[in-house]
Amino acid sequence: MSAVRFENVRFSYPSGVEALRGVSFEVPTGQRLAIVGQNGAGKTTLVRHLNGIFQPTSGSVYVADAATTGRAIAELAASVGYVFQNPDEQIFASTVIADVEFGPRNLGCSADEARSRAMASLATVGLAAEADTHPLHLSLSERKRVALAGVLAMQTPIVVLDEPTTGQDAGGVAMVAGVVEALASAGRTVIAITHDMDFAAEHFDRVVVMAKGEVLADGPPVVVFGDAEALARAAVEPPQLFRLAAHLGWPDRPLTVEGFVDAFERR
Ligand SMILES: Nc1ncnc2c1ncn2[C@@H]1O[C@H](COP(=O)(O)OP(=O)(O)OP(=O)(O)O)[C@@H](O)[C@H]1O
Repeated sequence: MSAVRFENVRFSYPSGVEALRGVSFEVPTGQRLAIVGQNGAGKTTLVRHLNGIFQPTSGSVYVADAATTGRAIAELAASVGYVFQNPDEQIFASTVIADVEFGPRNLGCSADEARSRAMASLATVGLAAEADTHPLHLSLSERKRVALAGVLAMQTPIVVLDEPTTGQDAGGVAMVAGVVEALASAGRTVIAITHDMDFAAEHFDRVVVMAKGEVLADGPPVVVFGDAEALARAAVEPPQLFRLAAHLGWPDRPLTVEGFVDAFERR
């Protein structure tokens, strides 16, 4: 079963900007997919079709094999958890715990169940001690974690993360990576937009490269990051270790520190 399917999706904003120009691909259940590309490539516009914020101008979007057209945003919310790039578009409550509980309560969980899911999610993102804090008293990177916890608490089969590592320190990036791995281990589908190619290479099964509303490359990280022509067209740089190996003239193209060390030791 596919978690998500885009079929020749086109989308124009009322201003006339054509942000998507015929996007087609399918995401199998349980896959970790990274979508990369320059600012303005259409990544956010594309994923906003998954929770019904946008409907395609033409083409179709399917979530769990059912078209999103005509489905209520509330119904899609049970399938797709969406963590916005800017947490301030998402957070609205006056305490962290109330914000994180809102999603599960809205999905029909009891107060006890919502509280326990919310506390577990806050522990996952390292904010259990801030449950009673006003979100505006937290830093931007902490508010991003609150928004992530709110979506994790909903336990949706599909999780969409829009630039989850932006603004996070090394510990924050490791936490987000751990969340991606844990979701995948639990059989959930993860779709992340990212500008961090090291993060994409290390933690995702597949990379889709977008530019000007189109998909230019699509495949496993080692294949996509080796497609120099598509990356140049999309103005995307491969991960650092990949570039270093290429500069050294190695035949290997390692994506992780461990892969780099293996390649070094084989020489
Ligand atoms: N609300 C809007 N009204 C009009 N045009 C918009 C709107 N939002 C985005 N666009 C335009 O649609 C195109 C795609 O933008 P989008 O935000 O989807 O790209 P992106 O790849 O997610 O970029 P970023 O990495 O900056 O988030 C761009 O040309 C952008 O200027």
